[in-house]
Amino acid sequence: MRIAVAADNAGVALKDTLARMMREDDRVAEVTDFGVPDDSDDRAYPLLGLAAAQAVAHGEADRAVLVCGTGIGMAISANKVEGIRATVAHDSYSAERSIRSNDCQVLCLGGRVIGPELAKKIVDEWLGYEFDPTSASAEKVAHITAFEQDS
Ligand SMILES: O=C[C@H](O)[C@H](O)COP(=O)(O)O
Repeated sequence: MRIAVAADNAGVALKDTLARMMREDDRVAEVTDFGVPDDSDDRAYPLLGLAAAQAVAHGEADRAVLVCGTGIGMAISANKVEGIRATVAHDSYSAERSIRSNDCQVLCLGGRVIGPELAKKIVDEWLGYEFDPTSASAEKVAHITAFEQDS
């Protein structure tokens, strides 16, 4: 799996922690870091999150992990990219269902909300989930795609 990561300066420490963890994970073939490189870079979260979400939409990455202060701004931004389904999830069950129910490709976390150990556990679990396109959830997600394509 190829993962894009991005963060603003409120999320960079957690982004780097998660990127390090994923680079050591056999399930992850590649981690592409869209920045910011450190907390002296004060670019706004959409500038980083949109680039990472576009990489997923264009097939250059399979999923993305985006971090800002709350995860909310990253999720709003990523969801503006056609074809992207992004969520904030700070608990195990929501992270699981974001894949299994919603086929989300983008997980957003808040560096000011969640501690690194819980975030690592959630991302580790999240990497293990796959969406089943033959499941009953697929036709529900298809309504979102159809709306997007008709709009
Ligand atoms: O959702 C936005 C993020 O939490 C961001 O890191 C902080 O945004 P703010 O500086 O506008 O509060």
